[in-house]
Amino acid sequence: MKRIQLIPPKQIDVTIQLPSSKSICNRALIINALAHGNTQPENLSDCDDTQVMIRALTNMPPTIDIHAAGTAMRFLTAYLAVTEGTHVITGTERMQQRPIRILVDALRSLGAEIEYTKNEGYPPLKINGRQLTGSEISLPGNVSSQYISALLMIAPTQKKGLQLTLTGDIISRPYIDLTLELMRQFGAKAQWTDNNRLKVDTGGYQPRRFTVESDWSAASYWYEIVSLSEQAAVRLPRLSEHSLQGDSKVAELFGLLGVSTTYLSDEVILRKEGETVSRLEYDFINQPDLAQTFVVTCAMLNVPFRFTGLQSLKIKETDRISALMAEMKKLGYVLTENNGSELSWEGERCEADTNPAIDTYEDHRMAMAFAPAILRLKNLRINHPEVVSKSYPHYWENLSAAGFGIIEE
Ligand SMILES: O=C(O)C1=C[C@@H](OP(=O)(O)O)[C@@H](O)[C@H](O)C1
Ligand SMILES: C=C(OP(=O)(O)O)C(=O)O
Repeated sequence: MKRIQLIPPKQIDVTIQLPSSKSICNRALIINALAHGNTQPENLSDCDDTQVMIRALTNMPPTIDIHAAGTAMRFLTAYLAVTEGTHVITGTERMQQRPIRILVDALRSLGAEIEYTKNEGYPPLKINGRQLTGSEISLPGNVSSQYISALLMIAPTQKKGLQLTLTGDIISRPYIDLTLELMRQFGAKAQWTDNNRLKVDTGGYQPRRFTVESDWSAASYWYEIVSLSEQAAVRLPRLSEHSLQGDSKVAELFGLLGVSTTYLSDEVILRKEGETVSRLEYDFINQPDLAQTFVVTCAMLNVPFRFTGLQSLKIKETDRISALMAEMKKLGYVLTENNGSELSWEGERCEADTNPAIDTYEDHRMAMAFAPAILRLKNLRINHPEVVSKSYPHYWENLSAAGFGIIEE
């Protein structure tokens, strides 16, 4: 089994080129394809999730394998439903366990032709593309915002546009806002008309030049590193304060954990300064991808926490709630789960493994969130470190540039 051992740096003073945001890349690619743009968006990520999207849209093979990319699976399902031709879309074993029924039902009720080729409710799907006939539907907004983004993005190309009503508590709302904003930047008319209603006018997209900004979710691991260091400065180019990404909230949250953020014209500087709160409570409903970063950081800082709004974590790359509980236990921390939507830690400890090896469950964020813990531990190993390629292929090289030792076992 591939595994690495980590050694902490003595001090950190480094500039890191983060990957560009896969959420923005994958939206820009779909919208650009629908706009019949003849140039690609610029600064596309070389991460797996974006590369599968580029390959699918460039080659459009009869069977499209999007590996582990949730956005690619959901966005391409809608795209293929309105694009001429018959395609099968599939992914990894885990992708075949991530639900897609809500999106398929919504597309079918708008007139799309989609069949399940294996298990009802899950990929793979066989899709026969056509113009949609319907334009008004209601669907749950409390399972994955990616279904909603997928529907919104195809809507300007359909004769009647689209009106959506979302039921239940809406999760990951900033990702819906990101979709609407990018659609508007490509000339579409798309907006919220109420707290739970969305409207997109027909009229297509206008192609334009577009450059993707760096990934704020990836920045969270550098915030974690600074927070767990005695002294550190990290410069992150191509990030801005007024980002479209909801995960830019990480800057404010880490302000509570001893990290300051300085915004320059096209980069941010993180420094270790300021106090750490004695307890942290936060609702991650709008930033689910940050949950792992904060669980590991708070435990390592000995800051008890209660994190809510985690209901979507069970259907991500792995069941992140169980994975966090199991791996934190190896480090000697006993977390409590409540309702499948909350994780808390009130200081309860158990005996830690003497030489802990963190399992990563094919989840990039398990590897990236746990690695910085070496700054507070005697030793730490990460199993299957290659999982980071899903969103941040150069993570280990970047850690090494910051002075971390990375020994392959
Ligand atoms: O639209 C997007 O780009 C994403 C939406 C979120 O998923 P959910 O809406 O399923 O929570 C997030 O977790 C994922 O990493 C990216
Ligand atoms: C949940 C994630 O990705 P996706 O759902 O797009 O596979 C993630 O990157 O944390």
